[in-house]
Amino acid sequence: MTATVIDGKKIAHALRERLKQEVAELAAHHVQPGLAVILVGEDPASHSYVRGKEKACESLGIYSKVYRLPASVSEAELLHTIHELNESSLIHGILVQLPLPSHISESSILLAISPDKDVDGFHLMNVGKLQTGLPTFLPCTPHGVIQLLQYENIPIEGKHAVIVGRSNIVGKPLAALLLQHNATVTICHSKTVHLKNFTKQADILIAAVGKLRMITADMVKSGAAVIDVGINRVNGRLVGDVDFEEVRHVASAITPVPGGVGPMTIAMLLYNTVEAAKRLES
Ligand SMILES: NC(=O)C1=CN([C@@H]2O[C@H](COP(=O)(O)OP(=O)(O)OC[C@H]3O[C@@H](n4cnc5c(N)ncnc54)[C@H](OP(=O)(O)O)[C@@H]3O)[C@@H](O)[C@H]2O)C=CC1
Ligand SMILES: Nc1nc(=O)c2c([nH]1)NC[C@@H]1CN(c3ccc(C(=O)N[C@@H](CCC(=O)O)C(=O)O)cc3)C=[N+]21
Ligand SMILES: [Mg+2]
Repeated sequence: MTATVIDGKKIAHALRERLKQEVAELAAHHVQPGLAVILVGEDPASHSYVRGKEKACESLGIYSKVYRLPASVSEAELLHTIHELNESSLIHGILVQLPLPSHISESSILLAISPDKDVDGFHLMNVGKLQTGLPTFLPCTPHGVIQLLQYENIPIEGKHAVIVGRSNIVGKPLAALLLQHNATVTICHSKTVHLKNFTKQADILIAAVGKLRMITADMVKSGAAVIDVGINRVNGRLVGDVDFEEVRHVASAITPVPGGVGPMTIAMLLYNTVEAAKRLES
């Protein structure tokens, strides 16, 4: 078997074209969606992601403003910036790039963002809504994964989805979304004993760990759909968590890195920003 390679870049582009029309319709009503991104510290990968987000906003006609703050910024200063953005009429979405330096409490920062502007879906109120099945901003990467599966007509209902990774930004919210779509969900993590026993059972296997080639062909059931969220840098090149060249001969569908989940994450951020503007301006 040779897997279909899922073209996340193409699917993200199609979503962005739809959003572009929505932004134009909002402009006719004198509304321009606005996104604020707060980036603390000098991590080159974070700076590169944030540039991607800025460029994406620009191409759609979304206003964006990036706050680049030094790693030494105090929690109080960061909270002050967030409070100003909560009040700003130009800004509908606020994203604080994670991780934050260790002297800043991530949960205090995320709690300070107005839930109505929380386009990452990380505020506790929105996390609770997601778990409860109430409408809310869906976290971008998990939502992007669901969109990829749906676009490729990969069934979710009744299927066994196995997620490797249990972070608050990917693994856990993705489990909640897959459950909402009636998958049977298993979550694995670093203390899982004999990981392969679990991954081998997956109809849909999602890797969200951050470890190069940790999913090998022997861990994948023949015909599974394999979604690679991982981003690893090797000599300046990006590679995922899945051994792509091996696993593509076992899976029925597979996402590449780059060009898989990453572009979808950005598309869903734009989607949430447009949604926020529609809700706040209506
Ligand atoms: N494409 C995209 O849009 C995005 C990509 N990413 C990428 O996805 C990856 C995961 O990100 P994130 O969730 O933030 O990462 P975290 O580091 O927060 O979480 C990693 C998870 O992997 C688990 N883990 C670590 N080692 C193993 C192992 N040997 N076996 C099984 N599980 C293991 C950890 O377990 P434990 O909980 O026990 O420590 C943890 O739950 C990273 O490469 C990141 O760069 C992230 C966000 C968006
Ligand atoms: N508050 C917060 N929200 C996030 O959504 C968030 C975050 N913090 N911290 C870091 C992770 C990581 N992340 C990515 C987004 C896009 C790509 C992406 O566009 N990747 C491209 C390649 C981009 C490149 O070439 O650098 C691809 O996979 O094709 C990757 C990773 C969002 N994250
Ligand atoms: Mg990708």
